Amino acid sequence: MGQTIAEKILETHRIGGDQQVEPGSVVRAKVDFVLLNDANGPVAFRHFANMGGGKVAVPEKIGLVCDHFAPAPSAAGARMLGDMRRFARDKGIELFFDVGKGGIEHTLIPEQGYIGPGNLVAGGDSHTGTAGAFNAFGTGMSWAGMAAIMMLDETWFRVPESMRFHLHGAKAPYVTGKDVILQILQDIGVDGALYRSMEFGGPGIAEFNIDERMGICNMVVEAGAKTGIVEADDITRTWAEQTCKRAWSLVNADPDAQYASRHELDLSRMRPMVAKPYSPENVVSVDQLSGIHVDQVYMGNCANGTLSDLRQIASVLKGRKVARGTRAMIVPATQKIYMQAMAEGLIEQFIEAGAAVSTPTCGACFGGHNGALDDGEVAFATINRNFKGRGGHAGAQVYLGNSYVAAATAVAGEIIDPARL
Ligand SMILES: CC(C)[C@H](C(=O)O)[C@@H](O)C(=O)O
Ligand code: SF4
Repeated sequence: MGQTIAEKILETHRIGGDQQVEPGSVVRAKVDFVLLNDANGPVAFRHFANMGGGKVAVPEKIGLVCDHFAPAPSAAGARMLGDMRRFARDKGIELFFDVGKGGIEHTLIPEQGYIGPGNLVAGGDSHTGTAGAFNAFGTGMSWAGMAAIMMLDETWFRVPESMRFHLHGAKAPYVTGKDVILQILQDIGVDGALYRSMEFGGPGIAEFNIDERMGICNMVVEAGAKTGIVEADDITRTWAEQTCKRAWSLVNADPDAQYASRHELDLSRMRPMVAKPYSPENVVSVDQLSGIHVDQVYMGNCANGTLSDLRQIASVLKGRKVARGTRAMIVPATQKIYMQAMAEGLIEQFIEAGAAVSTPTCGACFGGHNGALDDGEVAFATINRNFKGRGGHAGAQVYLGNSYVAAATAVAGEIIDPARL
């Protein structure tokens, strides 16, 4: 019987067994990459010690990224970064990215060539599914589970059912990958893909570059998905040939693969979408919002701090100013992207427009630092969650949307369709 992308990737990584991998079966597997950050790493390290400690099985597979409390916003945050440094040093982990030496993990690790098509990636972070943009199976796991992988160099998966999202049509102006996943969240809700693999394919995929595919896969977990994977095409192949430092192989579903459900998205009929407080499923078209003053616009996170996002922001901000009464934060996802943006004159343009440009960090995305919100404030952000309290004070509200709408909102001081600026 035909297999989906997720089934194929789990089968190629399975340990033992000779039956074809099917949804619902449990397989032992070796992963290609183990990803931890300074929020989940310190807890995973304690689990590792409680399991007996000692050497990690395969140091080369482990990536440790300082991105949540980086740069350290407090003594407590400094301790977590210190835990990362000590574990990297003690266990001989070379792929350790400290403050100023990397960026946000889900953009950084693929950018550095350590995640590629056909890979199986386990991360302590819930947004590890972003790896699906690169035709990889990435998933967030428990932090004890991460410790066990570091100890044993294996883990287990219950093979998820797959859902197929067929994209077609030419994308309308100001529509991005973010709008695809927000449209799907409006359609299926935050529990619409529980423990499933969301597989994205069809001719419409070619409308999105690798950066924008990250925006799609970054939020599959907001629908409850185990993972999300974009089918491989020439864009995937070119990216992998130019970027990957480790083994990769393009993986696509069989024509007779079985899906729990199939969904169609006509990109030509789509509009920029916005998730209203307090849920990523509370989605409307940007046209349905007017007169909502915004105190802070936050542009950047692990999937929307890419060079494509910064160019989208610049295309709207060019020659304009951030509105009085509104603040704008722009956070390139990695140092490499920051440098590229500088070379293109985008950073200077952002500062001239009145935006604060930050060193790469998770920062205010999880309400930690670098732009947390006060009681009663309203924010528009290109992040992925807007639960109560997400951005800082529990009395603040966060709207989610794409980089074009964010930049237009910064200029207008209220949520607005970029076409109406
Ligand atoms: C802090 C961390 C546990 C969390 C996650 O894993 O999702 C964070 O990255 C987030 O985006 O909320
Ligand atoms: S940028 Fe935001 S969503 Fe991404 S890993 Fe950091 S806190 Fe989580």
